[in-house]
Amino acid sequence: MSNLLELRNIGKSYGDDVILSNVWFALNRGTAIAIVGHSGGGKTTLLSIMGLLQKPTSGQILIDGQEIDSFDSHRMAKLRGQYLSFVFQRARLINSLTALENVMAPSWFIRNGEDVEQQAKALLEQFGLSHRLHHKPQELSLGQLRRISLARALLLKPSILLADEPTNDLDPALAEEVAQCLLQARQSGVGVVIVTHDVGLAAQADEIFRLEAGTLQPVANQ
Ligand SMILES: Nc1ncnc2c1ncn2[C@@H]1O[C@H](COP(=O)(O)OP(=O)(O)OP(=O)(O)O)[C@@H](O)[C@H]1O
Repeated sequence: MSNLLELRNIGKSYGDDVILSNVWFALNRGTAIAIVGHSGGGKTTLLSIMGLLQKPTSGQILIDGQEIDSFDSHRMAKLRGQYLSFVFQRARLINSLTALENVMAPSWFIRNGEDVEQQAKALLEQFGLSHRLHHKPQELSLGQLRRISLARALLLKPSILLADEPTNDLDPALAEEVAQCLLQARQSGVGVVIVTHDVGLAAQADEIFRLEAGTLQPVANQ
């Protein structure tokens, strides 16, 4: 079986500024990989390349064995919708919608005919938010917003979940709650990539890599 996501010798430069070079990476089903590294080292850039939001300067990206070099923007968008989901640092929820509506919104159109509402409720319950279904974003805590954004991403049933600093700005107890929700996704075969400064979260991943001088180096997980 092919890897869910594979990067082969990826390079990325902005003008003369080399951000990534010789990056090799493979993500399998049901595993979580953490990427750590100093601020400004290129972690978000790497995540956006994995998420097909940005093109590398050189190298190849394979999604489920499909090399995407020759894909036009339409095919790329289709592939992104089919395989990928994102959790950003800022939850980016719609203020006029409730928690439940926010979780359902992107899936409503894509997962036509399925019982999206029941599944959204089940996810929110799993994440300890069944008492907040009808609250608006401004009535919710940062940790709750982060979990709602995670539920929204998972309702799309991605094969690959990309999370950028999912526990940033959360106190340790909330960070742990979000980490548990995120890592649970492995049980249904999702491959998870987490960019983080949170040592506790990284330690719970199956593998850890450090992005240093533009390349990924494996880190021994204690
Ligand atoms: N569109 C862009 N044009 C030019 N330079 C950019 C662009 N996007 C990012 N950079 C530069 O690339 C480098 C890596 O940025 P990136 O956001 O990927 O780092 P990071 O490791 O995620 O940092 P942090 O941990 O602080 O979020 C930085 O020096 C940044 O200024």
